[in-house]
Amino acid sequence: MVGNVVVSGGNSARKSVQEMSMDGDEPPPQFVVKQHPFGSKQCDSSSASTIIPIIDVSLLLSSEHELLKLRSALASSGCFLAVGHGMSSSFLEKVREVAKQFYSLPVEEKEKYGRAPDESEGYGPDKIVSEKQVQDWSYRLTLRVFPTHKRRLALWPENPADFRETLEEYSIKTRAMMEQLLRSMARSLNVEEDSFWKQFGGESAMLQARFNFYPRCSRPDMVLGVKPHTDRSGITVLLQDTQVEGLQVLVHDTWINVPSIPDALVVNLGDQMQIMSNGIFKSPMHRVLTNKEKLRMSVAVFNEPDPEVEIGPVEALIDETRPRMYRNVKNYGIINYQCYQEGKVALETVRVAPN
Ligand SMILES: O=C(O)CCC(=O)C(=O)O
Ligand SMILES: [Fe+2]
Repeated sequence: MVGNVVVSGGNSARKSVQEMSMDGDEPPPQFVVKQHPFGSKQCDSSSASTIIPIIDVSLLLSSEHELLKLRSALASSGCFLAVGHGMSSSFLEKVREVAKQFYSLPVEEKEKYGRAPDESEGYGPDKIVSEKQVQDWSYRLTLRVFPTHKRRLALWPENPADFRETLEEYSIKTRAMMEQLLRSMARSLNVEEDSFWKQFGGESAMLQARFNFYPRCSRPDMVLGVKPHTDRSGITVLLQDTQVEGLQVLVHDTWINVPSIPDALVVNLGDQMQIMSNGIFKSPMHRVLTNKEKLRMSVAVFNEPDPEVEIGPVEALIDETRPRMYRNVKNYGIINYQCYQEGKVALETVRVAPN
């Protein structure tokens, strides 16, 4: 079966998250979040809109004000809500719809696309890589979309029938928005416009889509949908559920709710952009809460350079007042994932020790 293998109370009852969710079970100990080192205060929703601003992507070329807003959001919370991205409400709804239809399929049908134990692509719960790993109350369908020759089409659902073409179209549009954002981010820091875009390899960058499903959970006070982490990507673009919120970002030791605004896409900066911007832009720690009443879903798209390509801080962003903060690094994704599962901060492992 696809679900996590759970041995509860010393007997051999094995249940997946989906089964436990349907039966309303008390989550077993390996799902329970212990006292966490990150974040001690809960959010105050009234301040969320100033901390996580709405940015109109279509204005970034023409409006200095919008560009400054972008720079300031990325240098503080590392997160904003993007509008003016050119994707229609009905198209975004279609993306949500194919995701929901896939998740509603019988377990045996979804298992056809199941993630193999040593792989990262496919459907299922997260890979267990550490004994310390606290398990998440979620399933993910992870698929690499670009470069096209690295697609593993056997893992791309054929049901619903328009899943594949919808994912393809959504990825092309999201990649175009990412390019616009990377160029704007460079302009906002007064460096060459393609400084970031080029490091990702331009059109040959990797793009990965992840459909996240969070079944209902009887103990939202003790269990997370995704535990605190920073993304390994350069940029993450997230299509949220319109009905159920749950994403929180950590800003100054306080967890802030990211609101779900119709047609707005959440943009989270990832670790590789924090590295390339020499620490000017922040990759926010974030987490997902569970919900007692409702299933939640989201679709995240991540960009990354080819793992063999070395990335590092843009030279023009290094000087005496801001010395190099990170060493150059290849295959950062693996470092990030291992640290995440062990509850460590991945960026610390590539930080240059101050003189
Ligand atoms: O579901 C969400 O809102 C966020 C998911 C997330 O952080 C991730 O997939 O990296
Ligand atoms: Fe994330």
